Amino acid sequence: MTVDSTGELLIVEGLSLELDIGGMQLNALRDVSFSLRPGEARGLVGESGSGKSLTLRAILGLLPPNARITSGRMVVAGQEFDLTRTDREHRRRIARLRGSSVAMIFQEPAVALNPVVPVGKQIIDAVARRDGLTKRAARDYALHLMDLVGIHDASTKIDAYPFELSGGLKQRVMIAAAVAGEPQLILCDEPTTALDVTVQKQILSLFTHLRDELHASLLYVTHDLAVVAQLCDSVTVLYSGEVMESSDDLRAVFDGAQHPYTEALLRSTPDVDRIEQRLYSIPGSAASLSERAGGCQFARRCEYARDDCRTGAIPDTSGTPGRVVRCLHKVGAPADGVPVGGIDG
Ligand SMILES: Nc1ncnc2c1ncn2[C@@H]1O[C@H](COP(=O)(O)OP(=O)(O)OP(=O)(O)O)[C@@H](O)[C@H]1O
Repeated sequence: MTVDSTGELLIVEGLSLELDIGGMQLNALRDVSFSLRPGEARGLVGESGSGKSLTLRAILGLLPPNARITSGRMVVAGQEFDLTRTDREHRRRIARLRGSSVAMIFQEPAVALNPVVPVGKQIIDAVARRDGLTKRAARDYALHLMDLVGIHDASTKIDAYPFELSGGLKQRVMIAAAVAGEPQLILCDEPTTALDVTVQKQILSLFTHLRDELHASLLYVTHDLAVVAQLCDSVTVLYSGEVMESSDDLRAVFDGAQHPYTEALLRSTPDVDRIEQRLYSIPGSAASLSERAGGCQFARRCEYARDDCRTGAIPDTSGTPGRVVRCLHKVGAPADGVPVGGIDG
Protein backbone atom coordinates (compact mmCIF):
# COMPACT_ATOMS: atom_id res chain seq x y z
CA MET A 1 0.00 0.00 0.00
CA THR A 2 1.34 3.43 -0.92
CA VAL A 3 1.14 6.04 1.76
CA ASP A 4 2.55 9.50 2.31
CA SER A 5 5.97 9.66 3.98
CA THR A 6 4.11 10.65 7.15
CA GLY A 7 2.31 7.27 7.05
CA GLU A 8 -1.05 8.81 6.13
CA LEU A 9 -3.15 7.41 3.29
CA LEU A 10 -5.10 10.64 2.86
CA ILE A 11 -4.21 14.17 3.82
CA VAL A 12 -6.56 17.09 3.14
CA GLU A 13 -5.00 20.38 4.10
CA GLY A 14 -6.43 23.89 4.12
CA LEU A 15 -9.36 23.18 1.81
CA SER A 16 -11.39 26.30 1.13
CA LEU A 17 -14.15 26.47 -1.44
CA GLU A 18 -16.44 29.16 -2.81
CA LEU A 19 -19.77 28.77 -4.53
CA ASP A 20 -21.01 31.19 -7.15
CA ILE A 21 -24.62 31.83 -6.23
CA GLY A 22 -26.43 34.52 -8.20
CA GLY A 23 -23.09 36.15 -9.04
CA MET A 24 -21.98 36.25 -5.38
CA GLN A 25 -18.92 34.26 -4.30
CA LEU A 26 -19.92 32.62 -1.02
CA ASN A 27 -17.61 30.64 1.25
CA ALA A 28 -18.86 27.09 1.61
CA LEU A 29 -15.72 25.50 3.07
CA ARG A 30 -12.97 27.31 4.96
CA ASP A 31 -9.60 25.81 5.84
CA VAL A 32 -10.80 22.23 6.23
CA SER A 33 -8.02 19.79 7.18
CA PHE A 34 -7.89 16.17 8.32
CA SER A 35 -6.00 12.98 7.56
CA LEU A 36 -6.55 9.26 7.50
CA ARG A 37 -4.13 6.43 8.21
CA PRO A 38 -4.30 3.12 6.31
CA GLY A 39 -7.16 1.06 7.72
CA GLU A 40 -8.58 3.97 9.76
CA ALA A 41 -12.24 4.95 9.71
CA ARG A 42 -12.90 8.66 10.27
CA GLY A 43 -16.36 10.11 10.76
CA LEU A 44 -16.99 13.48 9.10
CA VAL A 45 -19.89 14.79 11.13
CA GLY A 46 -22.14 17.81 10.98
CA GLU A 47 -25.67 19.04 10.46
CA SER A 48 -27.27 19.42 7.09
CA GLY A 49 -25.49 22.13 5.10
CA SER A 50 -22.21 21.93 7.04
CA GLY A 51 -20.22 21.04 3.91
CA LYS A 52 -19.73 17.29 4.32
CA SER A 53 -20.71 16.33 0.77
CA LEU A 54 -18.76 19.20 -0.78
CA THR A 55 -15.66 17.98 1.08
CA LEU A 56 -16.05 14.46 -0.34
CA ARG A 57 -16.73 15.83 -3.79
CA ALA A 58 -13.64 18.04 -3.64
CA ILE A 59 -11.53 14.94 -2.89
CA LEU A 60 -13.03 13.12 -5.86
CA GLY A 61 -12.97 16.06 -8.27
CA LEU A 62 -16.76 15.84 -8.63
CA LEU A 63 -17.75 19.36 -7.64
CA PRO A 64 -20.75 21.22 -9.06
CA PRO A 65 -19.87 23.67 -11.84
CA ASN A 66 -20.46 26.73 -9.63
CA ALA A 67 -17.87 25.58 -7.06
CA ARG A 68 -14.29 26.88 -7.02
CA ILE A 69 -11.55 25.66 -4.70
CA THR A 70 -9.62 28.72 -3.51
CA SER A 71 -7.00 26.85 -1.48
CA GLY A 72 -6.13 23.32 -0.54
CA ARG A 73 -3.71 20.48 -0.96
CA MET A 74 -4.40 16.77 -0.88
CA VAL A 75 -2.23 13.67 -0.72
CA VAL A 76 -3.84 10.35 -1.63
CA ALA A 77 -1.83 7.14 -1.52
CA GLY A 78 1.41 9.05 -1.91
CA GLN A 79 0.21 11.27 -4.80
CA GLU A 80 0.05 14.99 -4.16
CA PHE A 81 -2.62 17.28 -5.61
CA ASP A 82 -2.90 21.06 -5.60
CA LEU A 83 -6.68 21.24 -5.34
CA THR A 84 -6.87 24.74 -6.79
CA ARG A 85 -5.75 23.43 -10.18
CA THR A 86 -8.41 22.95 -12.82
CA ASP A 87 -6.33 22.01 -15.88
CA ARG A 88 -6.93 18.85 -17.85
CA GLU A 89 -3.84 17.00 -16.54
CA HIS A 90 -4.95 17.60 -12.94
CA ARG A 91 -8.52 16.50 -13.72
CA ARG A 92 -7.19 13.36 -15.38
CA ARG A 93 -5.03 12.50 -12.35
CA ILE A 94 -7.96 12.92 -9.95
CA ALA A 95 -10.30 10.96 -12.24
CA ARG A 96 -7.76 8.13 -12.21
CA LEU A 97 -8.13 7.88 -8.44
CA ARG A 98 -11.82 7.09 -8.80
CA GLY A 99 -12.31 3.41 -9.37
CA SER A 100 -8.73 2.63 -8.36
CA SER A 101 -7.42 3.91 -5.02
CA VAL A 102 -10.65 5.67 -4.06
CA ALA A 103 -14.29 4.54 -4.19
CA MET A 104 -17.39 6.52 -3.37
CA ILE A 105 -20.61 5.17 -1.91
CA PHE A 106 -23.54 7.52 -2.23
CA GLN A 107 -26.58 8.08 -0.06
CA GLU A 108 -29.02 6.97 -2.72
CA PRO A 109 -28.36 3.74 -4.65
CA ALA A 110 -30.86 5.04 -7.22
CA VAL A 111 -28.34 7.74 -8.20
CA ALA A 112 -25.47 5.31 -8.70
CA LEU A 113 -27.25 2.32 -10.26
CA ASN A 114 -28.49 2.24 -13.85
CA PRO A 115 -32.19 1.23 -13.67
CA VAL A 116 -32.19 -0.57 -17.03
CA VAL A 117 -29.11 -2.76 -16.51
CA PRO A 118 -29.17 -5.96 -14.38
CA VAL A 119 -27.32 -5.38 -11.12
CA GLY A 120 -24.90 -8.23 -11.76
CA LYS A 121 -23.83 -6.66 -15.05
CA GLN A 122 -23.21 -3.37 -13.24
CA ILE A 123 -20.89 -5.13 -10.80
CA ILE A 124 -19.25 -7.11 -13.61
CA ASP A 125 -18.63 -3.88 -15.54
CA ALA A 126 -16.97 -2.43 -12.45
CA VAL A 127 -14.90 -5.62 -12.05
CA ALA A 128 -14.01 -5.70 -15.75
CA ARG A 129 -12.32 -2.32 -15.42
CA ARG A 130 -9.61 -4.21 -13.58
CA ASP A 131 -6.84 -5.35 -15.89
CA GLY A 132 -6.71 -8.74 -17.52
CA LEU A 133 -9.91 -10.40 -16.31
CA THR A 134 -11.78 -12.68 -18.70
CA LYS A 135 -15.59 -12.40 -18.88
CA ARG A 136 -15.93 -15.61 -16.91
CA ALA A 137 -13.46 -14.51 -14.23
CA ALA A 138 -15.22 -11.11 -13.97
CA ARG A 139 -18.57 -12.87 -13.40
CA ASP A 140 -17.05 -15.16 -10.77
CA TYR A 141 -15.44 -12.21 -9.05
CA ALA A 142 -18.75 -10.30 -9.16
CA LEU A 143 -20.44 -13.28 -7.48
CA HIS A 144 -17.69 -13.29 -4.86
CA LEU A 145 -18.23 -9.57 -4.23
CA MET A 146 -21.99 -10.05 -3.93
CA ASP A 147 -21.31 -12.73 -1.36
CA LEU A 148 -18.81 -10.48 0.42
CA VAL A 149 -21.44 -7.75 0.81
CA GLY A 150 -23.97 -10.23 2.16
CA ILE A 151 -26.16 -10.94 -0.90
CA HIS A 152 -26.74 -14.59 -0.12
CA ASP A 153 -28.41 -15.98 -3.27
CA ALA A 154 -26.00 -14.10 -5.51
CA SER A 155 -26.36 -16.45 -8.52
CA THR A 156 -30.09 -15.58 -8.70
CA LYS A 157 -29.82 -11.90 -7.83
CA ILE A 158 -27.06 -11.31 -10.37
CA ASP A 159 -29.67 -11.07 -13.17
CA ALA A 160 -32.16 -8.89 -11.26
CA TYR A 161 -32.86 -5.27 -12.17
CA PRO A 162 -32.49 -2.61 -9.46
CA PHE A 163 -36.29 -2.15 -9.15
CA GLU A 164 -36.61 -5.84 -8.21
CA LEU A 165 -34.41 -5.40 -5.13
CA SER A 166 -35.13 -3.84 -1.73
CA GLY A 167 -33.37 -0.61 -0.71
CA GLY A 168 -30.93 -2.55 1.48
CA LEU A 169 -30.02 -4.97 -1.32
CA LYS A 170 -29.56 -2.11 -3.80
CA GLN A 171 -27.22 -0.46 -1.32
CA ARG A 172 -25.25 -3.74 -1.06
CA VAL A 173 -25.02 -3.94 -4.88
CA MET A 174 -23.71 -0.39 -5.01
CA ILE A 175 -21.15 -1.22 -2.33
CA ALA A 176 -20.07 -4.37 -4.24
CA ALA A 177 -19.54 -2.30 -7.41
CA ALA A 178 -17.69 0.38 -5.46
CA VAL A 179 -15.22 -2.05 -3.91
CA ALA A 180 -14.60 -3.97 -7.15
CA GLY A 181 -11.40 -2.02 -7.80
CA GLU A 182 -10.09 -2.96 -4.32
CA PRO A 183 -9.89 0.66 -3.21
CA GLN A 184 -7.58 1.72 -0.41
CA LEU A 185 -9.98 4.47 0.55
CA ILE A 186 -13.79 4.34 0.60
CA LEU A 187 -15.70 7.61 0.84
CA CYS A 188 -19.24 7.14 2.15
CA ASP A 189 -21.86 9.88 1.94
CA GLU A 190 -24.57 8.98 4.48
CA PRO A 191 -25.05 5.56 2.87
CA THR A 192 -27.64 4.40 5.40
CA THR A 193 -29.85 7.49 5.58
CA ALA A 194 -32.44 6.23 3.10
CA LEU A 195 -32.76 2.82 4.80
CA ASP A 196 -34.93 1.67 7.70
CA VAL A 197 -33.27 1.17 11.07
CA THR A 198 -32.78 -2.62 10.90
CA VAL A 199 -31.22 -2.46 7.45
CA GLN A 200 -29.09 0.52 8.55
CA LYS A 201 -27.60 -1.65 11.28
CA GLN A 202 -26.86 -4.45 8.81
CA ILE A 203 -25.13 -2.06 6.41
CA LEU A 204 -23.05 -0.57 9.23
CA SER A 205 -21.92 -4.10 10.21
CA LEU A 206 -21.10 -4.68 6.56
CA PHE A 207 -18.76 -1.67 6.54
CA THR A 208 -16.93 -3.05 9.59
CA HIS A 209 -16.65 -6.40 7.78
CA LEU A 210 -15.38 -4.76 4.57
CA ARG A 211 -12.79 -2.78 6.48
CA ASP A 212 -11.44 -6.01 7.92
CA GLU A 213 -11.59 -7.89 4.60
CA LEU A 214 -10.21 -5.19 2.32
CA HIS A 215 -7.98 -3.36 4.84
CA ALA A 216 -9.47 -0.17 3.39
CA SER A 217 -9.75 3.21 5.10
CA LEU A 218 -13.18 4.80 5.42
CA LEU A 219 -14.15 8.44 5.38
CA TYR A 220 -17.72 8.26 6.58
CA VAL A 221 -20.01 11.27 6.27
CA THR A 222 -22.96 11.38 8.62
CA HIS A 223 -25.00 13.73 10.78
CA ASP A 224 -25.27 10.99 13.40
CA LEU A 225 -22.64 10.63 16.12
CA ALA A 226 -24.15 7.28 17.14
CA VAL A 227 -23.13 5.90 13.74
CA VAL A 228 -19.63 7.31 14.19
CA ALA A 229 -19.42 5.64 17.61
CA GLN A 230 -20.25 2.30 16.04
CA LEU A 231 -17.95 2.49 13.05
CA CYS A 232 -15.12 4.97 13.41
CA ASP A 233 -11.76 5.39 15.14
CA SER A 234 -11.51 9.14 14.67
CA VAL A 235 -13.80 12.08 14.04
CA THR A 236 -13.87 15.51 12.40
CA VAL A 237 -16.78 17.76 13.29
CA LEU A 238 -17.80 20.33 10.67
CA TYR A 239 -20.07 23.30 11.21
CA SER A 240 -20.93 25.86 8.53
CA GLY A 241 -18.03 24.74 6.38
CA GLU A 242 -15.38 24.85 9.12
CA VAL A 243 -13.77 22.23 11.34
CA MET A 244 -14.88 22.85 14.92
CA GLU A 245 -13.23 19.85 16.54
CA SER A 246 -11.22 16.94 15.26
CA SER A 247 -9.56 14.04 17.00
CA ASP A 248 -7.53 11.03 15.93
CA ASP A 249 -8.95 9.34 19.00
CA LEU A 250 -12.74 9.09 18.89
CA ARG A 251 -12.94 8.00 22.53
CA ALA A 252 -11.29 11.23 23.67
CA VAL A 253 -14.14 13.22 22.06
CA PHE A 254 -16.91 11.03 23.43
CA ASP A 255 -15.33 11.17 26.90
CA GLY A 256 -14.71 14.91 26.80
CA ALA A 257 -15.86 17.06 23.89
CA GLN A 258 -14.04 20.38 24.07
CA HIS A 259 -15.94 22.35 21.45
CA PRO A 260 -19.41 23.52 22.52
CA TYR A 261 -20.83 22.38 19.16
CA THR A 262 -19.49 18.84 19.61
CA GLU A 263 -20.81 18.83 23.17
CA ALA A 264 -24.24 19.96 21.93
CA LEU A 265 -24.22 17.29 19.20
CA LEU A 266 -23.42 14.64 21.80
CA ARG A 267 -26.22 15.90 24.05
CA SER A 268 -28.63 15.65 21.13
CA THR A 269 -27.60 12.08 20.24
CA PRO A 270 -29.84 9.31 21.65
CA ASP A 271 -28.15 6.99 24.10
CA VAL A 272 -29.49 3.46 23.74
CA ASP A 273 -28.79 2.73 27.42
CA ARG A 274 -31.03 5.56 28.63
CA ILE A 275 -34.53 5.10 27.29
CA GLU A 276 -36.30 7.76 29.32
CA GLN A 277 -34.20 10.71 28.39
CA ARG A 278 -35.16 14.07 26.94
CA LEU A 279 -32.92 14.85 24.05
CA TYR A 280 -31.24 18.21 23.86
CA SER A 281 -32.01 20.28 20.81
CA ILE A 282 -29.48 22.91 19.74
CA PRO A 283 -31.30 26.26 19.77
CA GLY A 284 -31.59 28.28 16.56
CA SER A 285 -30.34 27.26 13.17
CA ALA A 286 -27.11 27.50 11.19
CA ALA A 287 -26.52 30.67 9.18
CA SER A 288 -27.15 30.37 5.46
CA LEU A 289 -24.12 30.74 3.19
CA SER A 290 -24.87 34.43 2.64
CA GLU A 291 -25.30 35.11 6.38
CA ARG A 292 -21.97 33.63 7.44
CA ALA A 293 -19.87 36.22 9.24
CA GLY A 294 -16.33 36.38 10.71
CA GLY A 295 -15.33 34.73 13.95
CA CYS A 296 -16.71 31.40 15.09
CA GLN A 297 -19.62 30.27 12.91
CA PHE A 298 -21.25 28.54 15.88
CA ALA A 299 -21.16 31.65 18.12
CA ARG A 300 -24.74 32.69 17.36
CA ARG A 301 -26.02 29.42 18.83
CA CYS A 302 -23.37 28.83 21.46
CA GLU A 303 -24.11 28.90 25.19
CA TYR A 304 -20.49 29.79 25.92
CA ALA A 305 -20.03 32.54 23.31
CA ARG A 306 -18.53 35.91 24.26
CA ASP A 307 -17.78 39.03 22.23
CA ASP A 308 -14.31 37.82 21.20
CA CYS A 309 -15.87 34.78 19.49
CA ARG A 310 -17.53 36.97 16.88
CA THR A 311 -14.47 38.51 15.27
CA GLY A 312 -11.29 37.29 13.64
CA ALA A 313 -10.08 33.79 12.88
CA ILE A 314 -10.48 31.26 15.66
CA PRO A 315 -7.21 29.41 16.33
CA ASP A 316 -6.77 25.79 17.31
CA THR A 317 -6.63 25.85 21.11
CA SER A 318 -6.35 22.12 21.69
CA GLY A 319 -2.66 21.90 22.56
CA THR A 320 -2.84 18.13 22.07
CA PRO A 321 -1.30 16.32 19.08
CA GLY A 322 -3.92 14.67 16.89
CA ARG A 323 -6.64 16.96 18.23
CA VAL A 324 -8.02 20.26 16.92
CA VAL A 325 -10.41 22.47 18.87
CA ARG A 326 -11.28 25.78 17.22
CA CYS A 327 -12.74 27.53 20.24
CA LEU A 328 -11.66 30.42 22.47
CA HIS A 329 -13.72 29.21 25.44
CA LYS A 330 -13.49 25.45 25.42
CA VAL A 331 -15.91 23.30 27.34
CA GLY A 332 -14.39 22.47 30.71
CA ALA A 333 -11.68 25.14 30.51
CA PRO A 334 -11.25 26.80 33.95
CA ALA A 335 -12.81 30.15 33.05
CA ASP A 336 -15.83 28.49 31.45
CA GLY A 337 -17.23 26.51 34.35
CA VAL A 338 -20.64 28.13 33.97
CA PRO A 339 -21.91 28.76 30.45
CA VAL A 340 -22.94 32.32 29.70
CA GLY A 341 -26.72 32.41 29.92
CA GLY A 342 -26.87 29.38 32.23
CA ILE A 343 -27.23 25.72 31.51
CA ASP A 344 -30.95 25.71 30.72
CA GLY A 345 -30.77 28.62 28.23
N1 LIG B 1 -24.08 23.62 -6.29
C1 LIG B 1 -24.49 24.31 -5.23
N2 LIG B 1 -25.03 25.55 -5.41
C2 LIG B 1 -25.43 26.29 -4.36
N3 LIG B 1 -25.32 25.89 -3.07
C3 LIG B 1 -24.79 24.67 -2.84
C4 LIG B 1 -24.36 23.83 -3.91
N4 LIG B 1 -23.86 22.68 -3.37
C5 LIG B 1 -23.98 22.81 -2.02
N5 LIG B 1 -24.53 24.00 -1.70
C6 LIG B 1 -24.76 24.53 -0.35
O1 LIG B 1 -23.50 24.44 0.33
C7 LIG B 1 -23.70 24.07 1.68
C8 LIG B 1 -22.95 22.79 1.99
O2 LIG B 1 -23.54 21.74 1.20
P1 LIG B 1 -23.21 20.20 1.44
O3 LIG B 1 -24.06 19.44 0.47
O4 LIG B 1 -21.76 19.96 1.39
O5 LIG B 1 -23.75 19.99 2.94
P2 LIG B 1 -23.89 18.64 3.76
O6 LIG B 1 -23.21 18.87 5.07
O7 LIG B 1 -23.45 17.48 2.97
O8 LIG B 1 -25.47 18.59 4.00
P3 LIG B 1 -26.51 17.37 3.92
O9 LIG B 1 -26.27 16.57 5.18
O10 LIG B 1 -27.84 18.06 3.92
O11 LIG B 1 -26.22 16.61 2.66
C9 LIG B 1 -25.19 23.97 1.87
O12 LIG B 1 -25.66 25.21 2.36
C10 LIG B 1 -25.72 23.72 0.47
O13 LIG B 1 -27.04 24.18 0.31
